[in-house]
Amino acid sequence: MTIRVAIAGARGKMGKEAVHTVMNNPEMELVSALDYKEIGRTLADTHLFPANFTVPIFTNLEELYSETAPDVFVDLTTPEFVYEHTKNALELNIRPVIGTTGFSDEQLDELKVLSKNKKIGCIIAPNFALGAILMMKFAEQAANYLPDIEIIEMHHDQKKDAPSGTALKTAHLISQNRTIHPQGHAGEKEVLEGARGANYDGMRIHSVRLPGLVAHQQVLLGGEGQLLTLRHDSFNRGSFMSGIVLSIKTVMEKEELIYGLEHIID
Ligand SMILES: NC(=O)C1=CN([C@@H]2O[C@H](COP(=O)(O)OP(=O)(O)OC[C@H]3O[C@@H](n4cnc5c(N)ncnc54)[C@H](OP(=O)(O)O)[C@@H]3O)[C@@H](O)[C@H]2O)C=CC1
Ligand SMILES: O=C(O)C1=N[C@H](C(=O)O)C[C@H](O)C1
Repeated sequence: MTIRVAIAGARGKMGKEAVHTVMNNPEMELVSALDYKEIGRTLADTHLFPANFTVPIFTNLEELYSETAPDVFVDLTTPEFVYEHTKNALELNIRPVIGTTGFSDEQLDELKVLSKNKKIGCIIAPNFALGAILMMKFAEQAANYLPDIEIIEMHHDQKKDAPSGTALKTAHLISQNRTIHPQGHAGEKEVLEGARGANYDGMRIHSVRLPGLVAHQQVLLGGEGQLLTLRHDSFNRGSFMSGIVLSIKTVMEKEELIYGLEHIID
């Protein structure tokens, strides 16, 4: 069976790459795109894609659904819109595959309930790159032995959310086994606000934004006289595409929300 896919955010850095990935996959058909601006009737009209990319663009998800009936809705947009998109897709019985970051814990909990009640699969993946998933899993394991941890995430300067979804997910995974405790000197004082980074159960998260970067993260785990550094680099957005393909195929078989690709890779 061919999987019918719709993409939101097709004009963006990730979206453009995902459009080509789905178009080139023989097991999938890109049936529509969702935008919030009137940018043309089809992807070809935007001049960002070849003339034969006659995939229709909609600005309304219900209309997109009634005219193109996608099985899967891929979202690569922005933190402002992604919760609404995911909720609306589930309500229309379209399976969401979400790469957009910036969900609150409350939003994730609500979507988990909705997905379960509707028995509609949903995958929310803060990072689609296999190497990044491994970095997070190794960090979770290493934290059992070295629980003093600082995360440094480094991204391009067009990124809207901080800290990154990957850094938050890493901290969340680690926190499941790490006893909450403050790090650094008990009497430390920030001379410049923010110098010690964000505080997640005592772990510190530092967000670097610079032109030239794509997506990079280091997890530093300190112990007496030693430091373990786990690092992952995405040098281009092709690094995320195999995770998107895996998620589109896997979400077809699920009936609940899965948060993180670590739950679906063997
Ligand atoms: N999970 C993962 O592995 C990865 C996740 N990401 C995440 O994916 C998201 C997109 O990243 P990236 O491609 O770099 O960002 P871009 O800003 O390049 O792309 C986002 C696109 O979405 C469009 N857009 C905004 N709002 C809507 C909407 N309501 N409906 C449809 N389209 C909309 C934007 O249009 P306009 O600019 O005109 O507003 C833009 O073209 C981010 O949240 C990022 O963190 C990124 C890389 C990997
Ligand atoms: O905005 C990005 O670029 C990325 N966002 C995701 C995140 O917030 O972790 C995934 C990856 O790091 C790239």
